[in-house]
Amino acid sequence: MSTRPRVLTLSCPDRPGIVHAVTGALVALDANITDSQQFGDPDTNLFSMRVAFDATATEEALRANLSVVAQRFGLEWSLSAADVPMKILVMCSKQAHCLNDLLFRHRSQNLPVEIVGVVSNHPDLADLVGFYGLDFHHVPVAQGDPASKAAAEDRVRELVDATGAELVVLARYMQVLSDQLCRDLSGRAINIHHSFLPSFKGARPYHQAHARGVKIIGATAHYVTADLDEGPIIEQEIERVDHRLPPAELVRIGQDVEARTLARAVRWHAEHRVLLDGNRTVVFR
Ligand SMILES: Nc1nc2c(c(=O)[nH]1)N[C@@H](CN(C=O)c1ccc(C(=O)N[C@@H](CCC(=O)O)C(=O)O)cc1)CN2
Repeated sequence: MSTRPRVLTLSCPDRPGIVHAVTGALVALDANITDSQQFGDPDTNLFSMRVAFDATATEEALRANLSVVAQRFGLEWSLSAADVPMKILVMCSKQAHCLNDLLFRHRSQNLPVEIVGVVSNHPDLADLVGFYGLDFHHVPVAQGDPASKAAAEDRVRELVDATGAELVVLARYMQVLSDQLCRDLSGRAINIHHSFLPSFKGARPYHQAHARGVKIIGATAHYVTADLDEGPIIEQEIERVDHRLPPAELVRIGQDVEARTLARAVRWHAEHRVLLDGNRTVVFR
């Protein structure tokens, strides 16, 4: 029977013996642990762990062993095959830089994902997606029309179900998702905000940054929650700027920062390296 690479992630109230029990359950099935990281949060008393391992044992046998440990320690846990790319649905509006970066990395097999479709509230990026041979779905949202927004979000739910998307990536999608859609996609929707949060939330962050005269700009990838730009942060990146740069130059410099920050966050999520800890994340890089 061939060996398969797998990843186990778990969290539970912290106490002695968790690592011993988890690794024991794996080793009992001759699993070979290739990477193991854990963290006990002293503030929340939440213990988080990620174990990468190779095993010939079946998923069923692994789940049977791990279920015993899960029962004993009250684990929230997830077992994933590490050799299967994660299905992602990308959402965008008119700006192409983050979408194009993901499409190129996907085409180059430089991201452990399968892009199962691209959704946009504008038709502008259809040709770019067509160039990469992927499905483009134009889902317009009429400004100030709640019925149009509700219909658009129902279409997004249909596409998530139809494509089997495991993650939704907001690659400069410029519509605020409803509370219900945020709940439906909780922990599986990542947004790129074009500022170094918590600075400059909301619209036009580069103009806000210019007006404030900052010397550093950045980008933040976070999980999407109903509270705009408040979701758990996965990754952030920065770039130095100075007084000579007008807002348009900050926008240009920021595009590269946004693209690489989002791609890194998507990679870490797809490799099951990001665990939630309240409104924060634990990232096992
Ligand atoms: N529920 C959430 N939805 C979205 C989030 C989020 O954090 N929670 N992030 C945004 C992205 N974003 C900033 O990163 C952002 C996008 C859009 C707006 C906004 O005010 N949009 C206007 C319409 C603008 C337009 O049509 O061009 C609006 O929706 O009325 C603010 C922040 C993605 N969604």
